[in-house]
Amino acid sequence: MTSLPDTPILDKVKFPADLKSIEDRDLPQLAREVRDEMIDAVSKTGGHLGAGLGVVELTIAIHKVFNTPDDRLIFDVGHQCYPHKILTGRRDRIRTLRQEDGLSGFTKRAESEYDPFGAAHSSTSISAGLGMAIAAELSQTDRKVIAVIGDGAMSAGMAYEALNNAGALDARLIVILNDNDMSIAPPTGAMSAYLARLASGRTYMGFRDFGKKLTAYLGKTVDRAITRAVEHARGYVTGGTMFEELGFYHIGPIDGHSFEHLLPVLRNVRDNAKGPVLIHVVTQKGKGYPPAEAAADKYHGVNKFDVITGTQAKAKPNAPSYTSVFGEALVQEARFDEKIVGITAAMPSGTGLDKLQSVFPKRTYDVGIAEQHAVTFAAGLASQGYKPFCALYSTFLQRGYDQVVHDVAIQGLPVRFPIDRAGFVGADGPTHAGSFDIGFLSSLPGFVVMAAADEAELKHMVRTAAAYDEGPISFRYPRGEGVGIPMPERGEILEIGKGRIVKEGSKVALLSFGTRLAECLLAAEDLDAAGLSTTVADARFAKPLDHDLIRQLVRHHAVLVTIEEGAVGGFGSQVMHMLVNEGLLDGGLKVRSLVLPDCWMDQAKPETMYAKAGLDAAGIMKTVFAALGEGRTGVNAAG
Ligand SMILES: Cc1ncc(C[n+]2csc(CCOP(=O)(O)OP(=O)(O)O)c2C)c(N)n1
Ligand SMILES: CC(=O)[C@@H](O)[C@H](O)COP(=O)(O)O
Ligand SMILES: [Mg+2]
Repeated sequence: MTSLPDTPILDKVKFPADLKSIEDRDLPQLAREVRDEMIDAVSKTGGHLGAGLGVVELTIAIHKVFNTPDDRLIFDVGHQCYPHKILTGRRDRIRTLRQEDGLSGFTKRAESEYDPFGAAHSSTSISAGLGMAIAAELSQTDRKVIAVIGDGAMSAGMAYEALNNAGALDARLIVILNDNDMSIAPPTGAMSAYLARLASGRTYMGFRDFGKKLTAYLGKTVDRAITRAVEHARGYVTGGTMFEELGFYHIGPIDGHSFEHLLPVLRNVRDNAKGPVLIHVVTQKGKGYPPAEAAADKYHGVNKFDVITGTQAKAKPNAPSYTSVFGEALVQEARFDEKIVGITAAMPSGTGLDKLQSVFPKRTYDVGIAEQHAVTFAAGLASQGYKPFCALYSTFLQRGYDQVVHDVAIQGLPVRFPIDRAGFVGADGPTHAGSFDIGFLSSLPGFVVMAAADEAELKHMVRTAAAYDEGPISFRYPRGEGVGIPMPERGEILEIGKGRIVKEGSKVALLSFGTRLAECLLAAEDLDAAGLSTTVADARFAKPLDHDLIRQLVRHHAVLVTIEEGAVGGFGSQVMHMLVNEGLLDGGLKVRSLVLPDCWMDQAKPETMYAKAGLDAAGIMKTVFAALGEGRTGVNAAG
C-alpha cells in the first residue's frame, strides 16, 4: 500500500514560533517542503539558488532552537536567505524576489524584523553580530546572537578582524561556519585547504561526544580563564583549531543536513555557552536539487529555469556582453605582452577573467573574497614592472578603496582597474549598484578614469590600459549586453584625455560619459526634429578631462548637458569645476548635469531604473526643454 503523502507541514509554519509545535522528527519533511517551495519560486524569478539549498536544515534548526527575532540571526552575504524568508512570514511574497517592488534578494532590515542586519557584500556578519552581542551584554539581556558565514566569506580579512576582537572580548557570540567548500567558483586559498582538513580530519562529532565535551568544558571550572588555559593546553595536545587559538570554543565539524547533529548541538550552545563559540557545519551547496548538485557552480546564480530539467532560460543576446568583450580583449592583449596578469577577488566568471585563466592560468590570480588584498597585491606586481589588471565590480572596489589611494595612487603605480557592473545592475539592487567609482577615482591625483560608451570603445580601452604605464588607470562598463555595433579586430590606443564628437549640432550639446551615449543619440534625433540642433559627444575620460572639447562645446552651444551612470561628485562635477574656474559660465550658458539620483534605488530592470532616474532619452529631452525654459517634456512636445 503506497504511503499517503505527508500532511504538508510548511502550510502550518508562517513564522518561527510555529516551529515550536513541530516535532523534531517531522523537520526533515519540512525541509523537503521548504526546498520544493524555494526551487519552484526561483525557477520563476531567477536568483541565488545553490547557497539557499545548502542551508535549509540549518535555517530550520536555528529558528527551531533559538527565539528569533529576539535572538538575532545574521546571514553573511545574505544570498542564502530564501529559506529564512520563507520561514519568517515572507513565503507569500517569495515569488516577487529581486523584482521591482518585490522582496530583496538579500537580508534587509527594512523588510523584516527577522532581518536584524542587511547584507550582500560578504564577510560583515561576525562584526555586526559582535556589535549586537556586546549590545546585549551592555543592556544585560539574555539575547543570543548567531552569525552564519560561509567558507568563501571566511576568506575576507574583515572576518578575522571580527574573530580577533570577539575572542578578545570573550563575547557571547555564536558563529556558524557554513562550509560547503564552494565560493561562487571553487574556493581558493590556504584557509579553504585548512577548513577542508578540519572537515575531513576530525570525524563528525556526535552530539553525545559534544555534550560530554561541553559539560566537561563548562563543569570543569567557573573561572573561564582557567577553562581557556585548559582548552589552550588541549589545543597543543590534540592540535586545536585556529578558532580555538583565537578564543572561540570550536565545535565540529557536524553534518549541516542532519537534524540529529544540528539540534542537540545548537540546544547545548544556546543553554551553556558563556563565550564565543564557532560551530563548523559541513553542507552541500545546491543540496537536494540534482541539476544544482551536478553543476560546477552549484547553481550559485540562475536565470528562470525548468524545474524538471534544470535548463535555464537564456535570452538570445543581441550583442556580446561587456564582460565577455573585456575578457576576450584581455586575452588578446596578454598574447602580445607577457607582463599582463589578471587578478580577481573570487569572481573569475563574473569579471570575465575566467577567459584569461583558461589560456594563461599562471598569469591569473583568484585571491578569494579579498578586494583589499587584491588591490595591494596588484600594486606589488606593478612595482616590479608587471601590468596587473585588477578586475573588480564597481561596488566591490569600494572595499579596497584605501588601498587604491594609499598603495596605488600616491605611489603612482600603473595598476589597471577594469570596473564591471558600472551603474545600475538591476536585480541585485542598491548594495551592488556601481554608483560611486567615478567620484572616488576622479578625485585622485594622477589617476586616469575612463568609461566605455559601447563594446567597441571597451575594446579600445583594454588596449589603451595595457599600453599605459604612466600610473593607475581605470575603465568602467555596465552589466549586460553591448549595443551591437561592429567590433575592431584589435582595440586602438586612445589618446589619453581626448573625447570625441559623435554627432554635430549647433544649439544643444550632450556630453556623455559611458553607455548613456546611446540614449543621448536617441534624444538628439528628437531634439533635432524639435528644431533644437544637437551635438552629441563621448567624453571617454573623466580624468584628465578633455578641456579643448568642453571649451568647443561651450563656445558653440546654448545648452550643455553632461550625463553619466554615476552619483553626483563624478564626471559632471569635474566638468562643472572646470567651467566655474575658467569663467565659462559667465556668458549665460545653460548647463545641467544628469547623474544617478541621491537615493538608494531598490531593484528593478536597469532600463526602468534609468528611466525613473531621468537618464534615458525622454529624461534627457525633458532636461533640455526645462533648461531652455520651454516647458516641453518629450517628443510629443516637439510639435
Ligand atoms: C565583498 C564581496 N565580494 C564579492 C562578493 C560576491 N560574492 C557573493 S557570494 C560569494 C561567494 C560566497 O561564498 P560562501 O561565503 O562560501 O557562500 P556560499 O555561496 O558557498 O553559501 C561571492 C564571492 C560579495 N558578495 N561581497
Ligand atoms: C551574491 C553576490 O554578490 C553575487 O552573486 C552577485 O549577485 C553577482 O552579480 P552578477 O549576477 O552581476 O554577476
Ligand atoms: Mg561556500
